[in-house]
Amino acid sequence: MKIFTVQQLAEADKVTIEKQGITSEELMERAAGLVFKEIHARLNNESVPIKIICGIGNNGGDGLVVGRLLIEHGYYVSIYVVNFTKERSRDFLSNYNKIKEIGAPWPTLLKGAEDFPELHPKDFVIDAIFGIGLNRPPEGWVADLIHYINASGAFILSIDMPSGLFSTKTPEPGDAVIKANYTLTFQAPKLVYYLPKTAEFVGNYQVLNIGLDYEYLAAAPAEAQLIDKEEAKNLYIPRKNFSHKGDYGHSMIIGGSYGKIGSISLSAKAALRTGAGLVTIYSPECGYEILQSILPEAMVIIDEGEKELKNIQFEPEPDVICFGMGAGISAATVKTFESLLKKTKSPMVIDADGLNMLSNNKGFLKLIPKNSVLTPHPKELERLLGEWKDDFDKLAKAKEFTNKYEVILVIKDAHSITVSGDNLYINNTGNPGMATAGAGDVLAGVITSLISQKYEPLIAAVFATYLHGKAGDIAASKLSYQGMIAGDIVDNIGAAFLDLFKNDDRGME
Ligand SMILES: NC(=O)C1=CN([C@@H]2O[C@H](COP(=O)(O)OP(=O)(O)OC[C@H]3O[C@@H](n4cnc5c(N)ncnc54)[C@H](O)[C@@H]3O)[C@@H](O)[C@H]2O)[C@@H](O)CC1
Ligand SMILES: Nc1ncnc2c1ncn2[C@@H]1O[C@H](COP(=O)(O)OP(=O)(O)O)[C@@H](O)[C@H]1O
Ligand SMILES: [K+]
Repeated sequence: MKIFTVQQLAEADKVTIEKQGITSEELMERAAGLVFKEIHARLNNESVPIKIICGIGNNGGDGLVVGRLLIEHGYYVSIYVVNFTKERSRDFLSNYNKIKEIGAPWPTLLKGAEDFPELHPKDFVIDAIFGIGLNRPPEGWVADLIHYINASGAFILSIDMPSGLFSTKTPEPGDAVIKANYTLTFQAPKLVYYLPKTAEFVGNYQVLNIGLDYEYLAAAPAEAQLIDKEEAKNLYIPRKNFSHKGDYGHSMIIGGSYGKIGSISLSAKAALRTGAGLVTIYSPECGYEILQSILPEAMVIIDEGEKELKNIQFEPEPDVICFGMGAGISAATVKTFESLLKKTKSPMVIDADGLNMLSNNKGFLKLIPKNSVLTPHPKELERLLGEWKDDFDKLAKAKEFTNKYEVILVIKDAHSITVSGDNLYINNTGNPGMATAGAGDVLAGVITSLISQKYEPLIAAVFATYLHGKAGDIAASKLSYQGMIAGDIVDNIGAAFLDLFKNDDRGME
């Protein structure tokens, strides 16, 4: 699903009104009507007190429409207008008058802290103060009102955006931003729904398709792509009946050190479970017996170093090399990594200590084969890019980095983001159970395996991140967030593939 900028959405709004021959008021009625429908379906005529807090722009207009429809359906509704200025939007005003027309009590005007409504934990608050038109941080008593609503303990449903949340900026601590339990948003999710410092304000969310002009949206370049099952399914390459292991490539997993051999076994097992034809693990000598015993499907080559990698040498050349898990950063390992970078021509996957070595030796960056995939978690990313001001600055720096070194970055997080040049792919699978040792090693193995099966490195990164998260979701559904470990993610990669085609006649062929 495409994620658009606020400017693009405003433009889509205009185009829609023109092409569909409707008024902006009719579009508001359509959009807010869908919000009403969702609320009505959930509340099912329950007699919960509903308090709608409206601003004076179109977000407030949406709040008024929802209020009118709820009143008409017999709900117990109080409407408040945050009356911080006289400059009300046209569609706000016409819907303000319509409240009078249905004979409902006139909305209460709030002019300062003394007017704040009583709010109780059992109330259902609809936040329609600011939407995507926010142009400065809320101040004074309006900011106080937002803090007051947050502190009430009421269930908060935000329309379009939690009020006070910008679409291109992360809030500073203490800023006035509604902390929604649920957000109903129009047409497309916003980038801030997926970033670590902003997602917490959004709560759970749902996208309502308000029928904005399809042609405009299809042609508009996306700010980012959200990767869900539909998108992931399109990336899948079917396996041919008359194929053999040679068709699915040879993955080589290089890493490990004394006490950290488990990491490479996880990556290798993940590569096998993702369908690589052949997997070789290249390990320090101390890993030999362990690896041969726990993973009979993999071949093992040992380094001359007993406890760490010292002189990486192998034959024949694999299709793709994954480097770094558990490797440590001793001087000898750094040196042999440098020679590996110099002699490798095809795209690599670089994770964990491989990334730390790149950060400690910035001169190595230009040696990375083009189109390689780097998979940092937030700390590794910071070592690689330097500090960032906020999530937006982080993404800007990541884009610059991938442009400069012609590589692909997978920024691992709750919603991992694959960055390639100016393109962002936001993953929508995964869960907090994956915050467990070795989960990242598994991802590195899945990406490597897909590259060995001739997926383009960018596609491999995006698809692997989806499958990895989905495998984690399936594992969590059986074992709980707490009970799952990285090996369970590996064990459910197959189920993640099968899930792609559930409820779909096409099947895996
Ligand atoms: N774009 C779309 O697809 C649609 C948008 N609609 C609604 O329209 C909203 C956007 O409406 P608007 O552009 O009128 O903007 P909002 O209603 O989000 O805007 C805020 C209004 O308050 C002012 N303002 C902004 N920040 C302020 C601050 N910190 N303190 C005081 N005043 C501030 C602005 O000048 C503007 O007048 C959307 O979020 C959505 O709810 C829907 O009605 C219909 C479809
Ligand atoms: N809260 C979460 N929600 C979704 N995915 C998560 C969450 N926490 C971690 N993950 C995923 O788990 C993996 C953890 O990787 P990493 O931190 O490198 O672990 P390790 O170094 O132990 O292997 C990443 O792919 C990350 O996206
Ligand atoms: K809002």
